[in-house]
Amino acid sequence: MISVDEARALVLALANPPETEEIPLHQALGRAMAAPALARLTQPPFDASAMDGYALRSADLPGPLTVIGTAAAGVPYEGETPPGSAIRIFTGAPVPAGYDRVMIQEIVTREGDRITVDGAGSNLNIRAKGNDFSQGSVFHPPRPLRPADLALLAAMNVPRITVARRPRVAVLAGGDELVPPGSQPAPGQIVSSNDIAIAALAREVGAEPLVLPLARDTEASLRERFAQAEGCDLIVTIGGASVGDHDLIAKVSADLGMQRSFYKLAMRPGKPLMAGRMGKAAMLGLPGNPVSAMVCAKLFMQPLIRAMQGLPPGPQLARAVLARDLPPEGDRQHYLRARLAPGDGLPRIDPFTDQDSARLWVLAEADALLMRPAHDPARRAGETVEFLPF
Ligand SMILES: Nc1nc2c(c(=O)[nH]1)N[C@H]1C(S)=C(S)[C@@H](COP(=O)(O)OP(=O)(O)OC[C@H]3O[C@@H](n4cnc5c(N)ncnc54)[C@H](O)[C@@H]3O)O[C@H]1N2
Ligand code: MOO
Repeated sequence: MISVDEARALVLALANPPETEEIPLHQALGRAMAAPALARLTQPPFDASAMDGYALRSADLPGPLTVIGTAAAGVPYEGETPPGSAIRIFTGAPVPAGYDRVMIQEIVTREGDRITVDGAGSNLNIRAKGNDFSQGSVFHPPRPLRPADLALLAAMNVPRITVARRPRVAVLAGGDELVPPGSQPAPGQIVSSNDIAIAALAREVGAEPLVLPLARDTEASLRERFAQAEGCDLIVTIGGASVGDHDLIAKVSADLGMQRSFYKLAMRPGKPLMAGRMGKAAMLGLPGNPVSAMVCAKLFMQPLIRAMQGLPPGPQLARAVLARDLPPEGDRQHYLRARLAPGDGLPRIDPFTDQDSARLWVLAEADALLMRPAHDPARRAGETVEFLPF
């Protein structure tokens, strides 16, 4: 069996370079930029007042000065600025050439057109032209776009951007025991939960999931579902990955021409994961146990989807202090569902005592996956360990 790191490299190698599309800025939240954006103007485009008050010359202080005009945001003052003069100015207005500071109105006394300044203060209260960015400045963050990025792009006067097309991900869950949520399970049946979770994990990192109807445990049913996944960039099957008589994914995908990168890895949960290529699409075969499926999706599917958009794949391990003693690990890298709590410096991490890979309630209450390498020796409370946050 290969290691988690080897498997991860093989999965990431399945990512083709992203296809791109141009979209309006208001649709760009969470998208990955596929080309740099260049600022079309300088910001601020002029020396701008940062306060409501009076623009004047420092050399003329403390006055008295004569108020000879007004400037407001969007309405510049166009006149002369002789020595001994000032203008009334409001936040966002251009500061006329000749004046070098703005005094806030709270420290100015005005009688008619005459002002005197009662205090000094060191602030010039002027935002210099270009102090935010200049025309031609290049913006291309290596992460999904956030609201602040959209604000910056808008201020750069860039109304449309080039992004990676969302990867289309087919989610193929199956098993004779499964019925959709909301139906009445017959004896021996359970409600399918994996497909909704895996689709959500795909959407979380920018993919467009296509959840296929539940497959039956027959080759014909699986073939039909694979045909429905035609045109997707990634096919994610869930269940049927193990060694039982009804575990048909390996056989059917091989019959359909899957070029396998690997099958099974030294990881817990998630040992029966498989990965490869089916035609132009990448394929991941996740194990059916719900926790195993989600842990594999977090560790392999989400990085692959990010890589398909040209983004750094993640996830990044963080460090925490162990809250209790743990026994030595076996021969598989182990991801334990755990709770996080604030600590002195690093957070404290406390793994649940029950790590059964079918318990969704525990997974829903977990904040993190505590990662323990294969053959990790016994650990004591207080030691530093690594985890993946949810
Ligand atoms: N003899 C062995 N048996 C098993 C091994 C093994 O090495 N030798 N590995 C175990 C491990 S580890 C895992 S993980 C599971 C994976 O099995 P499959 O991928 O074949 O998954 P299924 O058998 O189809 O299902 C397992 C379990 O999960 C439930 N399930 C499946 N799909 C869904 C769904 N969409 N929503 C909710 N629950 C689902 C299914 O009912 C089963 O209970 O194999 C072990 N066995
Ligand atoms: O991989 Mo199984 O995922 O250990 O439950």
